[in-house]
Amino acid sequence: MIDPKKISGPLTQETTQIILECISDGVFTIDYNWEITSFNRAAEEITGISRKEAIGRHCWEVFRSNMCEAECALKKTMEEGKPYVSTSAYIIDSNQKKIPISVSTSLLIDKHGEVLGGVEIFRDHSLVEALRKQLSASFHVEDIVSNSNAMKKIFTILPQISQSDATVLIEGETGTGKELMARAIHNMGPRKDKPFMAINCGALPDTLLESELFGYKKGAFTHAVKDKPGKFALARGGTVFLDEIGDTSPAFQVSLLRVLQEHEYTPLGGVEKEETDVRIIAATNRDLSELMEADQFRQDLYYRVNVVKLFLPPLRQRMEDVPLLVERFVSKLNLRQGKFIQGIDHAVLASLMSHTFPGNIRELENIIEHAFVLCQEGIISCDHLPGFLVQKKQTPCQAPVDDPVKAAQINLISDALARNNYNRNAAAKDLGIHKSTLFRRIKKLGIKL
Ligand SMILES: Nc1ncnc2c1ncn2[C@@H]1O[C@H](COP(=O)(O)OP(=O)(O)OP(=O)(O)O)[C@@H](O)[C@H]1O
Repeated sequence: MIDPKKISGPLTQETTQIILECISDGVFTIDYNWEITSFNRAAEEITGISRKEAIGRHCWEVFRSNMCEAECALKKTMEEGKPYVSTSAYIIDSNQKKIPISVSTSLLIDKHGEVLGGVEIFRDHSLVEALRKQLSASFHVEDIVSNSNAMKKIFTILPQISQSDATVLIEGETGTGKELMARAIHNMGPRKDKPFMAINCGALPDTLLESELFGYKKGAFTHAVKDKPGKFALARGGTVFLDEIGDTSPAFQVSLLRVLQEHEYTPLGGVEKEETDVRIIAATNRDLSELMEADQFRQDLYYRVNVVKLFLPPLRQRMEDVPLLVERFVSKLNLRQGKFIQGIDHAVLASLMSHTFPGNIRELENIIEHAFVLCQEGIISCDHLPGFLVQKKQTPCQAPVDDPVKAAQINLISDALARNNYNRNAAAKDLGIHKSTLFRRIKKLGIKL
């Protein structure tokens, strides 16, 4: 019970403490060494980390936010001495769950005007975000936006896939949103409150990959001074996302097959098997069935992994998504950088529409980020685009065009034809359209072969 006398008089340290404990915003303070000096109750609730664990640790070890590396709000405040507000950050809580937050920071100054460190106040936006997504559910699933038919078909079956425990294989070129899709499946299903753990299998040698996934026992190797749980143990009840599964070695494939078949694994240096109940979602940018036929991927593992398969088409096969994605990235960056960029102009859209995006959606996102560096206000124009887009011969940014959409279609088809040695069947396949549609468009647009 709070003594009303304590909060009515002048603010003592004790009353300040009571107020801090009562508010629903997370608040923590740091000293000049970036070590946490106080951590209120709401901060404990939002991050899932207790005050005892937090105090004395570096803020980035506790407050794991997407802003930590590049755009730390506290760092800006400490450097510039100004308060800073960001509305589109997120943190990863102790259950590895992504929590959308808004953040404001300022200097911590004592009554003599001396700077003691910094203070960060953050608000959990999970509910607002969930409501916002519900309202705009038509072409959005979680963070995925799309207008294309192929993606809409996936959106329709996603609720059933999310509710089941079946292993999912997501195929698609690099940057097509495979990890985003895996997160959406996890977040829409009954495991959403449990951890989602991602690992890039192609990037690690076998022993490291196995120790990351299965953990190790004390003494398993020279530096193994104590037991360390792997991702399968940490993700208990949740989902493990195995990216680049097509790049794994035959030896690792055997270990993985055992997990999928028997739901158990042995940590490195251990003798006893451990059970696992995680759901597995795998992804690859290669064609797994081709790898299997070439004896580079085990057949038995292929059938275990390929229970439900989703194919994410490359961006060049869903160019209708470009304007929607641009809009999405512009508003995301506006929020993150506190800018008010209104969008892109006609010539930029035409230029983007005539590009083939080998890096897919990630490449488009990078192009918009690049433009944001150069464009301070107003509308993004060709001057703000990266050189490789502007220097392309006959891009709509260089040649004046009457109808930018028509010019973009001509460019897209001409590029696909050139890429495929003017083989129209191959170009149609590349563009993801039927060959008769391609023939019709070539005629209609007057493209010379
Ligand atoms: N449909 C989409 N809507 C909005 N953003 C998207 C969409 N698809 C992908 N992105 C964004 O594009 C970037 C790349 O996505 P992601 O990492 O999921 O691709 P990936 O296929 O897993 O890539 P890789 O094969 O290289 O691992 C991310 O920043 C993601 O947020």
